[in-house]
Amino acid sequence: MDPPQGPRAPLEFGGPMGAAALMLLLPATVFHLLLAARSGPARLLGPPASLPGLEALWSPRALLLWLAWLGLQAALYLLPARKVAKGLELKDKSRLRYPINGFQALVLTALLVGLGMSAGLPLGALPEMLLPLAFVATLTAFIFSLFLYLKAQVAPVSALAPGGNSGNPIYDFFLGRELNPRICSFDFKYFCELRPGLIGWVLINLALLVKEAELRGSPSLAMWLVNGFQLLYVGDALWHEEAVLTTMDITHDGFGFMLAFGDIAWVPFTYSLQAQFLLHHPQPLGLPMAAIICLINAIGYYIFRGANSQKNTFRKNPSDPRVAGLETISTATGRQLLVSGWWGMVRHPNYLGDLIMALAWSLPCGVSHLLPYFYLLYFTALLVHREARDERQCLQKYGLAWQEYCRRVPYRIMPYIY
Ligand SMILES: NC(=O)C1=CN([C@@H]2O[C@H](COP(=O)(O)OP(=O)(O)OC[C@H]3O[C@@H](n4cnc5c(N)ncnc54)[C@H](OP(=O)(O)O)[C@@H]3O)[C@@H](O)[C@H]2O)C=CC1
Ligand SMILES: CC(C)=CCC[C@@H](C)[C@H]1CC=C2C3=C(CC[C@@]21C)[C@@]1(C)CC[C@H](O)C(C)(C)[C@@H]1CC3
Repeated sequence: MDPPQGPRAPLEFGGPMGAAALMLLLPATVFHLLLAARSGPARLLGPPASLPGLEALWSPRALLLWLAWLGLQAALYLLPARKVAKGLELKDKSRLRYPINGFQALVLTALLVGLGMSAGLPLGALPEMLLPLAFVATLTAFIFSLFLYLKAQVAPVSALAPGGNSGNPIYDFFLGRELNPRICSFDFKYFCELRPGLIGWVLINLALLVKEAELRGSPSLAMWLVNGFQLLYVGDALWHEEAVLTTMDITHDGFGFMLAFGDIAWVPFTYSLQAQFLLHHPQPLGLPMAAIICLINAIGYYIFRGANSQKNTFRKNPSDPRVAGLETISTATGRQLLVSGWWGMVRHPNYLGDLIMALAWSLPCGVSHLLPYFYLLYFTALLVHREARDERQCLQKYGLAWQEYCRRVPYRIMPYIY
């Protein structure tokens, strides 16, 4: 049985009131974190030392820089791709085509930045512009979401997402009405999910590293680790770009404020929090501790990549020799569920690996402050909520087979704990 859709779909995130609250709370959190990271006490909880005036938020230079960044990433997206992948089948039985050139965009961006720096581009000045840049990114997210909302008014019903079409404008604006909004072959959601925000995140990290070198002679070991770990994560996402086509965001969620703001403002400005913190609050880190942190990151990455690759390989071709020997449960849809390997350990092994990496990203910042652990706390909440959403959808999709899977693999994310 198909789950209820459109106005009958159950409301998520606390309905319109929850959506309205989140649209205020999420941008406020970005600014709070940016201010807290540069303040002396660096408190996660409690008011910031001082509130910035409009002159600290609004800068035409930041606007120009931001638009140039979006333009550059859009141009790189449009370059010829080594491969064009097909997405999952849509309601109208069609399959959209997506360019696989995200890693190429990362490398070309790195080359351009490297060239720019050797020609005198002051990358170390970027950290000073984070506040106005976050402000224009937030404004862009609101304006862009309005455009997406209006665009959905003229989209065919088959192009709408299962949620996000409740009829309540605030809720629908937040969740997103259209599943895959496009102009010609330019797919806005796919572009935003992996390019300006994710690549922007590692560029901000690099700028913080450069600034630290300018201030203190050389970057600290802690700053190197945070930059290295997060570059690995972003590089991995772009290298395995095709895998994003089967995530919930692409296949299920509409494109509205939540994802637009998340992709272009939340990710670059809050995911770089550890590096921001380290610039203003240098932390000593010895080699033995650094080695232990590297090991934790490596374990997390091994689980994250192993689990995601195993599922992607299996979904693409269940008879692939790498997954053909795994135990499965058959479902009424004709699809199978893995019940051994990574997916026999817990029901979301990829989340477990991601959370272990999140811990490794905060540890270089020491244990004197809670602020650099914000990502770990937020991410735990996000994944627990996401896991519950996914379980609901899987129960609707697979019914008894899903219940059997839950019986055989009782833990959700953490073996013997959760
Ligand atoms: N850094 C960040 O901010 C974020 C990172 N992530 C990461 O993104 C990645 C993707 O996450 P997400 O899209 O949430 O979910 P998953 O990649 O875990 O996909 C869930 C889907 O996998 C399929 N599935 C579930 N169990 C099985 C099984 N036993 N065998 C085969 N297929 C199964 C089901 O879809 P179907 O059966 O239809 O194939 C289910 O809907 C994760 O690694 C996550 O950690 C996610 C959110 C934010
Ligand atoms: C609080 C808030 C604004 C929520 C929006 C959530 C988004 C920030 C995240 C939803 C799913 C995401 C994914 C990634 C980044 C964060 C968002 C956009 C991701 C691109 C990170 C890199 C991974 O390897 C990934 C490709 C698997 C991942 C996909 C999901």
